Amino acid sequence: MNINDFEWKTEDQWLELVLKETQRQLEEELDYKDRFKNDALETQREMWEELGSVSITNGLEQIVSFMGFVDRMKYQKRNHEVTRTLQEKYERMLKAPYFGRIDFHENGEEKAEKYYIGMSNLMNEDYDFLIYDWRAPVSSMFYDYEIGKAGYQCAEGTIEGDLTLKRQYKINEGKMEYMFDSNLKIDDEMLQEILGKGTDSKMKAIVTTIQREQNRVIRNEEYKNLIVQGPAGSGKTSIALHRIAYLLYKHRDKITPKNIVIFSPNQIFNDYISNVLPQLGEDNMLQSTFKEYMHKALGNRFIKEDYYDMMEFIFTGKKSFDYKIRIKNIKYKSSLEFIDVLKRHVEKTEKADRNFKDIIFRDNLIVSSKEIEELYYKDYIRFPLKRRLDKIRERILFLLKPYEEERKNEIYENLWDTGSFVDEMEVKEKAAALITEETKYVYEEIRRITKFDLLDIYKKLFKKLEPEIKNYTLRKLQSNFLNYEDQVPMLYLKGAFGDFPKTTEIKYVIIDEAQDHTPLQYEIFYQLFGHANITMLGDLNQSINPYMNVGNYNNIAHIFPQDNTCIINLTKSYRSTMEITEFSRRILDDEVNAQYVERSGEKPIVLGYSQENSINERVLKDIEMYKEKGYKSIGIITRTVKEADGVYSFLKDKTEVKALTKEDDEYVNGTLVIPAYLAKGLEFDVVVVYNAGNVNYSSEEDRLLLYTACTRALHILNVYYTGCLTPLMERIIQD
Ligand SMILES: Nc1ncnc2c1ncn2[C@@H]1O[C@H](COP(=O)(O)OP(=O)(O)OP(=O)(O)O)[C@@H](O)[C@H]1O
Repeated sequence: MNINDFEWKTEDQWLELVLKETQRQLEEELDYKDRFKNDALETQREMWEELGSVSITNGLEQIVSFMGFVDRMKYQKRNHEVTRTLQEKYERMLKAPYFGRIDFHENGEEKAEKYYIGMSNLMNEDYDFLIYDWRAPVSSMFYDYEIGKAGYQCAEGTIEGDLTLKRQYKINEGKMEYMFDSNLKIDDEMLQEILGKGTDSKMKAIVTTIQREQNRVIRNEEYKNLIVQGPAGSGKTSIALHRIAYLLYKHRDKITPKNIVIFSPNQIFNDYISNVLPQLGEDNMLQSTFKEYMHKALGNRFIKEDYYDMMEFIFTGKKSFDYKIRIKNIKYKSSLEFIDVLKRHVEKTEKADRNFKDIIFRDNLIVSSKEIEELYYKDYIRFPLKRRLDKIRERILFLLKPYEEERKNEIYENLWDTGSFVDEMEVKEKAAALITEETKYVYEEIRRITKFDLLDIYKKLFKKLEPEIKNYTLRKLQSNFLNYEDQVPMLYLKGAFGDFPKTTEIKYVIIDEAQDHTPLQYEIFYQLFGHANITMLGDLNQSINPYMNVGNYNNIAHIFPQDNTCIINLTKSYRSTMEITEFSRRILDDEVNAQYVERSGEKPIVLGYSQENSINERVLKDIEMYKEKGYKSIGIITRTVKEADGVYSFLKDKTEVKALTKEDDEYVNGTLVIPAYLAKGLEFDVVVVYNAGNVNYSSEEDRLLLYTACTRALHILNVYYTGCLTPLMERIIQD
């Protein structure tokens, strides 16, 4: 819809007014900032003056005075931080104070009100809102409605009325570049422009073009737990991060970023997403990976295999002698059947006879076996095993203490009476040594009956399992090396027996790439964070590990209370051009049902070569050509680390390229060689799928990995192979 000159002028005037007000508030903040800085310097000066002459006689007084200075400095530091955050906010706003406007005629009111929507609220001195934060209740209409009937939820209830105008702005460095009225969705022009651009850095905020189905997830607080399924590029990670920003805004007096944790696939990904929240004016939440948490929780007793080493084994270990048996183990230990086995084992272990004995110290009955049984099976029954045993130990030690003290004094007196000592310290030490010796057997007994040995418990589980699983597992466990597939059940047992640290400070948990966690891992998430709100976002078609994945969301439905949990399906993809999306979807066996933004680009290229070296040469040419065309990020996606190392060796002296092959590598921009399973979640302007021959991608199990690799591309997708093309792409070629 055209905007007439009068409207343009009015809008220009509004922008000028907003910028003026922002500038005024910025200057005010800078003033405060200077004042706080000077105050802090003054406090420091005063402190040195006053404490400069420290003397022993007035020591206590000086400590009190010192503490006073420390408190003052802490206060000044806090104020300084607040002003710094506000300064950054105003500086951001001076560049682009708002991006949207809605005119809303509330039922019962005389006329429509204008609402300008931006990254943050801005009020003038009369407390009138000049700009509404995109997370404010009224702003939701910008994302949810077209012109016509509209409404929003707020503290007062549902507000209804008519949306009479919806306008979008592109303001750059404080200048209005363009504006347009959109009667339809926020799709169209602005979205096209944003998606058409190249990507040259980490992930970016999408606040100006959030789509309605995405907004439903971002603001959803109806359910405690959300499971969000969406195709590649549908914005799941973006949604997760905007949801965090929304929650931090909505509950700003109750939660801080420290109350939110996001579990993502690896550190590369954590690094890749780390700019979004700061762009939205918020500090980053806690970031972790399941592996990181698990390795910390299992401690240093074992050598623990990394997730990606297991992946590499799955993809490259076919020739190793124990490949089949290990895969069988991985499958079994990730199965629903094994969860039942584990649960039964927990029950059995808790009920097992622990052979409690009377605790006696020098003929005194400290506590009888009967009493211990009473504690174990009755009084403390509500506690999980480990906590129960800890409580029993505390109780026995408490009862033992007076006897121990009495005996220690007796020994001490006796030693003095011998007359062979002159030094009191010497007697005390000797008495302590004797009492340690005398109580040794009691402590040993206490240790025996309250012993909690996770490895032992885990080993016992296999006693009655089929020989192939049992023998392989026990052999591995003997070497003190934990395969990844054994770490997860051990962690589960640890949790089930109450040996997890408290996590109550975590109020919201986000699990990204949710398809790559097994049902057992979800049991663990629930053990850890059952009290919190959990949002899980994933794409079943991107399960990169053929054996360890969620399989189907029904497999975890029973873990989360049904009336508190909702599954939401996203339907549209945003990342890739139509051609790439169509191409990638055809790799899947499903009926092709692609919804995407209508952005057209080059058709993906599929080319066969006689040998790998020819592919390398071609890749090198591609890199130079696409760089010249202005593409900033190029991903050479291999199947394995081994393959990535090979291509990297070829390229590294010929062009500027980096290899990301370890999960804790730092994300970098530019041209990357990366295995597919590490590239998940990332995106590139240009993707080269390196050697999609029938040797590399041979079986059904590779289908989703190949799909994941192809869907990383925004604009260009080239697939090269040696030998015959993978049968997984045959359908595309035939068509
Ligand atoms: N509403 C939107 N407006 C603009 N860009 C968007 C929007 N939604 C998603 N995108 C862009 O689409 C791309 C994919 O988003 P994102 O990585 O969040 O999707 P995803 O579903 O997590 O992808 P995948 O599962 O394939 O890793 C990103 O470049 C993101 O900025």
